[in-house]
Amino acid sequence: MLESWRRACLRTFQRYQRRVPQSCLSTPQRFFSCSAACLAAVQQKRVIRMEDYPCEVIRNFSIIAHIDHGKSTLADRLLELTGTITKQEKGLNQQVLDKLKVERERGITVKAQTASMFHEKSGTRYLLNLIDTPGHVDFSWEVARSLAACQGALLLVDASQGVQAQSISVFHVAKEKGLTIIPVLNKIDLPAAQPEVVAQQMESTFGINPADVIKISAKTGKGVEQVLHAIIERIPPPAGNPLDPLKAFLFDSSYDRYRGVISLMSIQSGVLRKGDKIASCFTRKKYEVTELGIMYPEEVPTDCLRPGQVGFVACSMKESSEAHIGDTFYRVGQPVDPMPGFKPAKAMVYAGVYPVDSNDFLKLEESIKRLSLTDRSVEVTRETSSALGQGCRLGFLGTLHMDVFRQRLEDEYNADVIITAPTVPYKVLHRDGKTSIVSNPTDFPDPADFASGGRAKAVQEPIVKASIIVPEKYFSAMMELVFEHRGTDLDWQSLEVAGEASGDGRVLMTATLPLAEIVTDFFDKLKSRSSGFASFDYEDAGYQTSDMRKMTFLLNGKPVDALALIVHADKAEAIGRSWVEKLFKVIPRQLFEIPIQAAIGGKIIARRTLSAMRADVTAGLYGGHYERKLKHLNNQKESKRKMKRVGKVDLPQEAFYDLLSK
Ligand SMILES: Nc1nc2c(ncn2[C@@H]2O[C@H](COP(=O)(O)OP(=O)(O)OP(=O)(O)O)[C@@H](O)[C@H]2O)c(=O)[nH]1
Repeated sequence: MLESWRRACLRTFQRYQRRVPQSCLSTPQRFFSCSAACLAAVQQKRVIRMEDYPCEVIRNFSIIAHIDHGKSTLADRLLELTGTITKQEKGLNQQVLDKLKVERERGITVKAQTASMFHEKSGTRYLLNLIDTPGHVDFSWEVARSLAACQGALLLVDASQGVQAQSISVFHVAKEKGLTIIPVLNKIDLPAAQPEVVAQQMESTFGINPADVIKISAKTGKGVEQVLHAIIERIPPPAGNPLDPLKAFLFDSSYDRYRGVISLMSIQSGVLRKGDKIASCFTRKKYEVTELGIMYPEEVPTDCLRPGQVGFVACSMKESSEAHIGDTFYRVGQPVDPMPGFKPAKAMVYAGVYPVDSNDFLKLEESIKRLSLTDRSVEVTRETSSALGQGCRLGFLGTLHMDVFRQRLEDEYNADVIITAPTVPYKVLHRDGKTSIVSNPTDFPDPADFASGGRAKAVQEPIVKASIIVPEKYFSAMMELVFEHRGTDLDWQSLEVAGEASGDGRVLMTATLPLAEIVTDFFDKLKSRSSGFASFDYEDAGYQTSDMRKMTFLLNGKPVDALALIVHADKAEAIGRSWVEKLFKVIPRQLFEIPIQAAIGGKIIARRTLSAMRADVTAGLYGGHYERKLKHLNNQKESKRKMKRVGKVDLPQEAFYDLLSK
C-alpha cells in the first residue's frame, strides 16, 4: 500500500516533469508531506520565478508573543488565507509550523520555522516571509535569531490575559533591532476577552497607540485579513541590490542525512543560484550550491534567491559545525564585510546525560550529536561517572529546554537516558588569582579547599533579573516565593490602567534571584501559587558571591558521584534531608543493611538506614513449576542487568529516574 502510494506520487511528479526534491525521500512520511505540498504548487501552475519578487514586494516578518498567546495559530491562519496550505493539508488541530512531535504533544513551539507565502493586494503580488518563533523564555535565543532576518514583527497579545512578562521582553528585543512592530490583540472571541482594556495596557506599557492595535481571533479567522494588509502597508521592504556582490546571512540550519547541512539564509545583496561557488566569512571554507529554494511551507526548489528573499540552501557542507549561525556567505572571489553576527547562546543549566544501558553510550553520543545539529544552542562535552558510566555533559538554555531535548532524544532517536540533577555554572575564585567555571558538582571544591591554605577563595553564582506579572491579589504570595528562593532587590509597579476597577489590576514585580533557584521548581510554584495567572521572565544579571557547598550522598559509605549537588549553605540541611528521604523511598531493600547519608565535606547532615531483606524471587513458588521458576529467575536477571552497582548496592535505573525527575 505504502509502496503503491509512493509510486503514484513519483508518477505524478514525472507527469508534471518535476524533479523530486531529495529531502522528500528521506522517510515515507516526509515524502508524502513534501510531495503533497510540492504537487499542490505544481498543479496550480504556481511556478515560482524569484525575479518577479524584487525587494519592494517582499515583507520579512516574525510573530512575537508570550507563550500560548496564539503565534502558531495565527501563522496557520495566514498560511491558509494566502492559499499556501489548505484546511485539508493542515489536518485537524495540527499546527503546520509546529513540526516536531514534542511541539505537537506539548503545544509549544521549540524551534523557529520559516514559511513563505504569496498575497495579492491592489494588483501587486507580494512575497511574505514569516518566521515563527518560540514563546518560552528558554528559547529566547531562537527569537533573537529569527528577528535578525526580519524588518517587522507582529506583537501578539492575548486579549483575555493581557500583557505578560514575555510580551515585554520580546517587545524590547524587537525594538532594539529596530523592527517595525504591529500590535495585534488575539483571542477576541473568548468571553473573558477585554480588548479595550488590554489595548490601553499596551499603550501604558509599550507606548503603542490603541488605534494601531488590530483586534483578531486567530482561531475563527476574524480580523486576520487586516493583519495581512498591515504587514504589507506598515512593514518596510528589505533593502538590497541584485547587482551588488552576493551577501547571504545564515540564520538557521538543520541536518539532512542525505544532503548534509541545509541552511536557511536571508539574501542581503546579489543573487544566489544553483551551482554558485560560495565561501563563509567565518571559516573561509568554500562550497558549491547544490539546491536552493523557498519554504512554501515545505522546501520548494527555485532557480535563484534574490535580495530580501529568505530560503533554504543546500551546498556541499557536510558537517553541521561548519554552519555558524550569524555567518555571512559571499561569492568566491568577491569577499564582502561580514554582517554583525549573533550573540552566541549561553548555556544556563548543565546536566549529565547517560544511557540506561552503559553499552549504548556510543549510540547515545551519536544521537546527541545529530540532535544538537538541529538545536545549536546545546553545548556537548563527554564526562564519566563511576555510578553511571560514560555519558555526556550537556549545557541547556533552561530546564524546559533540557526536558524538550530529552524528549526529542527519546522520540526521534529511541534513546533511553538518565539525566542528572541540573546545575548552573559557578565561578570559583582561586587563591592564585585564577577563576574557573564549574558546571559539574564533581569538580566543585570541597569545604577543605576553602579553609586557610586551601586552593579556593570564594564562589560566585549566576544571578538573574526576574520579572513577574501577576494580578494584585497574588502579590504577597509572589513576594513570599521570591524571598523563599533567596530573592533580593524586590521592586514593583502597578500596571493598572486608568478606568480599570481597583484591585483587579496587575503588578509588575522585579527582583534579583540566583539562577540556581529558578532551575528547580520555581516555575511550578509560581504557577500553582498564582492559580496559573503569574507570568515570568528573566535575563542574565552577572554573578554574585554566595556561600555554596558541595553535597554528596553516600550509599553504604560510598559516595554516588551522579547524585552530587551544589547547594546554598542555608538550605543544605533541608535539601540533604529531603534527598535522603527520596533515596530511602526509591532504593529497594537488599540482602544487607544500607546506610543512606548526605554529607558536606566530612560532616554527615542527614541519614537513614534501609534494613536488610532476603530477595528470593522464587521463594513463593512451591512444587515443580519449573517453567514459572525459570521465568521469575529470568525476569530477575533482566532487572539485574539494568541495575547500577554503587558501593555494593544495586540501584535500579528507576531509582535514578524517580530521584532525578524531581
Ligand atoms: N479562543 C481562542 N483560542 C485561541 C486563539 N488563538 C489561539 N488559540 C488557542 O490558544 C492556544 C495556544 O495557541 P498557539 O498558537 O499554540 O500559541 P503559541 O503562541 O504558538 O504557543 P507557543 O508556541 O508555545 O509559544 C491553543 O490552544 C490555541 O487553539 C483565538 O483566537 N481564540
